[in-house]
Amino acid sequence: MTSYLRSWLYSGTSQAEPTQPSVPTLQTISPQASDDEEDGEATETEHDADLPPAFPALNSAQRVQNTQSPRVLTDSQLMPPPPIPSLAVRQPGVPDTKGNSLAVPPTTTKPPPKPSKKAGKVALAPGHSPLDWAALKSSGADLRGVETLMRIPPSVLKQHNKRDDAWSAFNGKVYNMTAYIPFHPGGEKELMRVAGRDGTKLFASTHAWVNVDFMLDQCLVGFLIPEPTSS
Ligand code: HEM
Repeated sequence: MTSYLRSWLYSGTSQAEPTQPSVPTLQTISPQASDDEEDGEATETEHDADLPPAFPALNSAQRVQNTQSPRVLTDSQLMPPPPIPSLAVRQPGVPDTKGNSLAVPPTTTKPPPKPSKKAGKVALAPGHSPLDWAALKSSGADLRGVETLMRIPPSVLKQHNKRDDAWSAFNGKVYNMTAYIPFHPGGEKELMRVAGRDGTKLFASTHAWVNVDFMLDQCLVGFLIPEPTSS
């Protein structure tokens, strides 16, 4: 048995190319006990009987691969290290190349803007919120103060310029604003600026987004017409 293996092993290595080891094919070798006895090598067989088989097998692919030395990468072939994150190198108060710094934002160091003298929203009295106005509108209360819609010339409109009788025209429609005055978010004073006259321009320059036709629909009293000529 041993002589058989030895002859097989040596004949295999002598034929193989040392620089290009070919992957050997695996073979199944069945023991032939009767052959050993016939060759007269009984003592040698008894001596090798306790030897474990070679592992990996002598003709295994692992043994062929291990003959090659591992490939070592050069410095230029290695993966470059990641760049240092910019946040880590930033100093408080010192701007980086992009002008970013950890300084306190300039907006917090500026004094707050002075309150504008322009008219703004006013505090409405309790019970005069936009929702309260909506409730009053839909309550069925008479907010017009007139029996029918009328054609209203500027001279007639002019007569309704008091706090308790305030009419104004917006986009050709005349509204009785009296009931709305305490509900106006911009205050009574601002609203009274257009009492008794056409307020279209001032209204549009103040808050063009407000839908006056919806807000005062229950206050409509008529339509603005040109002053009739006396002839
Ligand atoms: C009868 C017609 C008018 C109605 C229905 C009306 C309605 C409103 C509404 C709903 C707001 C709140 C707007 C918002 O929160 O964005 C407002 C604000 C205001 N309104 Fe009028 N308005 C009328 C006429 C006028 C007029 C003629 C003036 C005169 C300048 C005026 C001056 C203002 C001002 C100054 C504010 C506050 C703006 C602000 O700071 O937000 N409004 N009005």
